[in-house]
Amino acid sequence: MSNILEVKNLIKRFGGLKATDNITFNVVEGERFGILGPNGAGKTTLFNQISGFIKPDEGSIIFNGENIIGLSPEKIANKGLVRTFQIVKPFKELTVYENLKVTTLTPKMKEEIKSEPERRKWIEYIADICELKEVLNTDSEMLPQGYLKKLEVAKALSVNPKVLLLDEPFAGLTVSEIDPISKVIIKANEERETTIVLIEHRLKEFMALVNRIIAIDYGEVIAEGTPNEIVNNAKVIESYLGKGGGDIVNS
Ligand SMILES: Nc1ncnc2c1ncn2[C@@H]1O[C@H](COP(=O)(O)OP(=O)(O)OP(=O)(O)O)[C@@H](O)[C@H]1O
Repeated sequence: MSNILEVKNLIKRFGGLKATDNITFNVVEGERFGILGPNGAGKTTLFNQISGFIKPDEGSIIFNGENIIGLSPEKIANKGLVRTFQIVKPFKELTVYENLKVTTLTPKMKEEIKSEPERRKWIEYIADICELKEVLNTDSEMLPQGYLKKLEVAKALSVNPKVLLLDEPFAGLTVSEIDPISKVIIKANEERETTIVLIEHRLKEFMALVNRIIAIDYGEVIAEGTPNEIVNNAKVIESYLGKGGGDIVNS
């Protein structure tokens, strides 16, 4: 499998602070890749650069063989690299179906979906993957948080991305709500072959979900490896314990 995303020497400065400091990593097509780090490590700043919301000061980001630095978030999404946000933002007054319809009206999906019956079939298929079929006609403002998170993933998946950047999909969820969203992410990865890049603070669930991880601290990559290698890495343990993050293995 080839690299679908190549991030090289990425630097973003805020005044005197380097929020990302020479970050380099590759994501292989089809994997579930995790980005780990304590609060303020630079994870969101990294996502914001990859998805085009902020421009790096230095470095390169190659997506699917093309340098995407300087492109708008919309252009990047239309190329197949889509992100979700920690705070979910559905169109509250619209049903789940209508929310998914809105996202399928982007230029990319206008090319991929040629008719209304095709659109309905596609939305129902995405709702099926995301376990939202029984609430397709429910107003999204009526949905509990766990369903809203699934809707956020469904909206992103409905534009048929190659890579999905998920920013803390478990944030604000109870333990019983995490398992269903985890399953949806695995299904999206396995059934749609969508490459997943995930930031998450709920470590136990995060470790179970991803195949490979980079750990960052103070904007720098401090370790790279499998979940097992990462939880046993001295630098990672120190970065968590040093910030009162507690036991990385059991948290
Ligand atoms: N727009 C900004 N202006 C100035 N400083 C910023 C800005 N955005 C982020 N920072 C700083 O950059 C550093 C990295 O922040 P970032 O939000 O990327 O960390 P994070 O790892 O996502 O943290 P968290 O896990 O708490 O979301 C922090 O010190 C933060 O205060």
